Amino acid sequence: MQKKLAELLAGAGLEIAPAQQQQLVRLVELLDKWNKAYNLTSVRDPQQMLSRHIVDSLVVLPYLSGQRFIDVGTGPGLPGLPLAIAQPDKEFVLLDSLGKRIRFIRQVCHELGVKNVKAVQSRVEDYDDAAKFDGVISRAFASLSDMLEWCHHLPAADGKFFALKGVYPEAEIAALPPGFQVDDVKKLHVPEVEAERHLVIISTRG
Ligand SMILES: C[S@@+](CC[C@H](N)C(=O)[O-])C[C@H]1O[C@@H](n2cnc3c(N)ncnc32)[C@H](O)[C@@H]1O
Repeated sequence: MQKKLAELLAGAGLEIAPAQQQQLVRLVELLDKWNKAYNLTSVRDPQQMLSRHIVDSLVVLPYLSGQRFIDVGTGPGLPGLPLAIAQPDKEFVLLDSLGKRIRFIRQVCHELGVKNVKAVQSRVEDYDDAAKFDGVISRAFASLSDMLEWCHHLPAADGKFFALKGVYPEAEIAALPPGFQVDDVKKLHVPEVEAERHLVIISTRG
């Protein structure tokens, strides 16, 4: 599987150290192992998990800035776990309301020796942290307006929201609540994934 991952990463223009690639493969093996018991993902084929979960999470790397991130509605740690594994010097909070998904993330961090992740079981509306975040990240979580309503208290003053979306979310962008602006929309390329992928980057209006 590591050879396949290396090919996909090269196709996406991403450079990830061999030690981190090994951890990412191990993550896929654990997703596969626990998927039936924990119902973690509808993707059943580990080879497809490499493109649709691992590389799909990592293609946002060139656009993230800052040191401290929160992945809201992370499910089994997507995109937060691949991002944390690829950037061991940055801090990640991975948050989901479902306990079994958070238990899975804690188990993965224990088995893989991932030290820069804190897994939190909470509804995001009920969660706060004294230390604010440089980036609030989500994939397949909520509409942009719901994400901003539920997470507006989490970023630092110059922090940003990074929402991973499918087709260009024109209607969601048009319905953005007041006080927020779209800084950029990046079209993403994920090798072996046909579906359109976009990253919407949002900040608070000055
Ligand atoms: C469709 S899944 C996406 C999971 C993951 N981000 C991915 O891309 O595979 C949405 C996740 O958001 C979580 N979720 C939904 N509403 C939430 C809320 N208000 N607070 C925290 N988590 C929430 C659900 O439990 C679920 O795991």
